[in-house]
Amino acid sequence: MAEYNRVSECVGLITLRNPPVNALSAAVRQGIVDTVQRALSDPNVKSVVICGQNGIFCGGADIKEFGSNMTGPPLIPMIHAIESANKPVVAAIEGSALGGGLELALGCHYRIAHSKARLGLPEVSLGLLPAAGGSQLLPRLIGVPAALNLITTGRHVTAAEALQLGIVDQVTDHNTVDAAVKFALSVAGRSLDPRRISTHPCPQQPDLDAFFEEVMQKVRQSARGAIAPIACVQAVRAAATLPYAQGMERERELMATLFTSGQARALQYCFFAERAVGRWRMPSGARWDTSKPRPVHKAAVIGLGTMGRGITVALAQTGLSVIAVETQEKQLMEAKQAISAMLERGAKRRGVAPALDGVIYSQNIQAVADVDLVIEAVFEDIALKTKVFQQLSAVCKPGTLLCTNTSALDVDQLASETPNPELVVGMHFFAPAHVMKLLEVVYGPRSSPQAVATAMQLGKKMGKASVAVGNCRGFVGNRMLKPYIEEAFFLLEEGATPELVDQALEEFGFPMGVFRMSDLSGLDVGWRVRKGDGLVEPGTASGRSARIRQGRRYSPLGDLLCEEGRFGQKTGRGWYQYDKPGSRVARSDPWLHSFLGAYRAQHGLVARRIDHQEVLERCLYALINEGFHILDDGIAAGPEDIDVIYVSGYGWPRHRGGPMFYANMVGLAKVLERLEHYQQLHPEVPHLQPSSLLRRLVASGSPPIHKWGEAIKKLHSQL
Ligand SMILES: CCCCCC/C=C/CC(=O)SCCNC(=O)CCNC(=O)[C@H](O)C(C)(C)COP(=O)(O)OP(=O)(O)OC[C@H]1O[C@@H](n2cnc3c(N)ncnc32)[C@H](O)[C@@H]1OP(=O)(O)O
Repeated sequence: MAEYNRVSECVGLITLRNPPVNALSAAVRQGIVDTVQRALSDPNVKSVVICGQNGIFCGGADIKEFGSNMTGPPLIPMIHAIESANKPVVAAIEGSALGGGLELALGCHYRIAHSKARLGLPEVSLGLLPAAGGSQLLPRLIGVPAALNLITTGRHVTAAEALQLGIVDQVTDHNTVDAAVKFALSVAGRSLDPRRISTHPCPQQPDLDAFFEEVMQKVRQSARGAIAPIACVQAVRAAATLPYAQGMERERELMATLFTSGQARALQYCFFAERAVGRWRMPSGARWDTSKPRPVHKAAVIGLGTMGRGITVALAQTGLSVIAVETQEKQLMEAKQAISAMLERGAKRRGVAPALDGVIYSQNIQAVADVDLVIEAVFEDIALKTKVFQQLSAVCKPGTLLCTNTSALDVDQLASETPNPELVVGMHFFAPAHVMKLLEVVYGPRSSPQAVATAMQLGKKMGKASVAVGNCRGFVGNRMLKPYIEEAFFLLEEGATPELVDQALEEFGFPMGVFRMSDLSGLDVGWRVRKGDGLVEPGTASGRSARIRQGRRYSPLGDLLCEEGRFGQKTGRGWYQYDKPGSRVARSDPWLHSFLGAYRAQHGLVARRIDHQEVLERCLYALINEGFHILDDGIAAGPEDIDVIYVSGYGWPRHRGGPMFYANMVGLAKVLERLEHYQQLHPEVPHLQPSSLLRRLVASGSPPIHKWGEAIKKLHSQL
């Protein structure tokens, strides 16, 4: 797992071999220990180069080993042995040097990187800290502020930035191993003492206490309950204040707590889940590895409202040529300006040229005649979308894929309006579409595997977490959101306030509670849907019967606010009040509290004390219960699909792994027991009726999440 060769007569070349990312598995660590020993004891060897095969230095510790009993030589003594070697050791960094991979490189005396390489200590995103000396070595090398930035965010830096920061000694555009060997020859025989980072003092940081206090406050705020970023700050503080050996001891203690934490398990689950959803399967048996995507060179977007503009930007940024169609001239001109500005901003951020020429604007739908794929993004209205699909079917060349950007409409109904329903899929983007990570690719019963493969591949190119889901009302994300929001409304009726509900959810880790989120997205959106469903009635009726609609409990609170013109941030009033329309700072609104009081009195409801636990159990377990229904219905292939959707698109705290992982952590029996409890109290609420899959899982002994498949009839999970 580590190959040894002698090159240029006196350089020992060690090559890590563990595809795909040369992770530091037990075998690789053993290989490094053995080959380093061999190089150091060979009198003909004057210096050593460590590199990785297949253009990647090392992706860090083998994350798959974390769940098991770790065997093989430990990382820290291995890295210390390299640092204390009496021959220069040079790391030749191509591709990535991440986590333990970078720590290994920091143990080397010199680092040469290819210009396209990326380096970082991303352990924090796995719920860990760089505990093979990274938290102690990096601050000594590049100073406390820069090290804190890298370690607490886990961000990967380019080779150019690494050079600027002082992490690497040289960057090359040529063959990195050749450059490293040449470099190793040039430094043979030089004193290595100044190159041993562990012996450096940490660069002085003025006002250390105040500095760390401020950093800790910021990190706590952005961590939203995640513990690893805080431990990272504590570890770097140890580097800044303690001798190396004591700092290492502190690093070890902090890591010991993180390593076995539920948060680390959740974050590592997310890492693998995000990769597993790419291996999609459909209930028909079609799957990612047997369905060939069609080539897409040219795409079109129809409708340049907020969503269409974001989608155009996301497509153009992949390098595709895009025809952007808007029939209204004024809208088209405004969209052109907005899209160009977004492309320019994005390009500036990424340090590339804006793809302005990649977009051609047109008022005429005929302009899409020769594109390979169209994304329709007109207003969410089935009649309008149907009309557009009929036009597209007449205009587009044979074989063009027709995708609809919809958050809830029936993809199959649209498909049935075209002569080639197999070419139709839904692409549910989230606003702003060029920023948000999530894409639900919605297949109907007639969507071809090729159409799904093409949409999934396009999503990946756009950098989206793309999840293939079946066609049903709300697909996965919004279908699960419905009971969550309804429970929040019911809690208001029973005595809670928007502030209480939001606080409980934000303390759980959501960036915004349900009411602040609703104010942001606009209360009128849900109102329109409920009107369409025939649920909205004049607000004069009172009593329990007025709150039973279509045979189930219904809260008209959202409708009543809309009738008052309170649509949220855009009108300056919603569940909260705002300084002015469009303002973002939510303030508690006495009007709302008296409105709730009057509403309860009108309906004979007596307010009771509601605590955070009840808020979490009712909102989250109702959402999770819907997730079990979705799995049982075969709409999502496995729990990881649901979890990726919720973490990347709905603000579910990543360190809690997603709703289905969370249910697994809480214990399925507990979730079932609480749902049964609330269902007894609220028999007129069907979404509190535990799903049969949840019952089956509990009856079969609550298997761990990767074994749920055995209880799911239509499983196509890949984890
Ligand atoms: C008290 C105990 C002390 C223990 C000390 C433990 C020390 C830990 C320090 C660490 O090093 S933690 C690991 C830090 N490294 C990372 O977080 C890197 C994770 N990987 C990536 O970011 C990316 O994979 C990549 C390296 C940038 C490559 O990206 P690319 O898009 O090219 O490929 P992927 O699809 O992401 O990955 C391909 C394949 O490889 C698997 N994989 C990637 N990294 C690892 C890893 N470190 N360990 C195990 N497996 C890894 C990945 O899962 C993919 O496989 P899959 O089958 O498709 O899932």
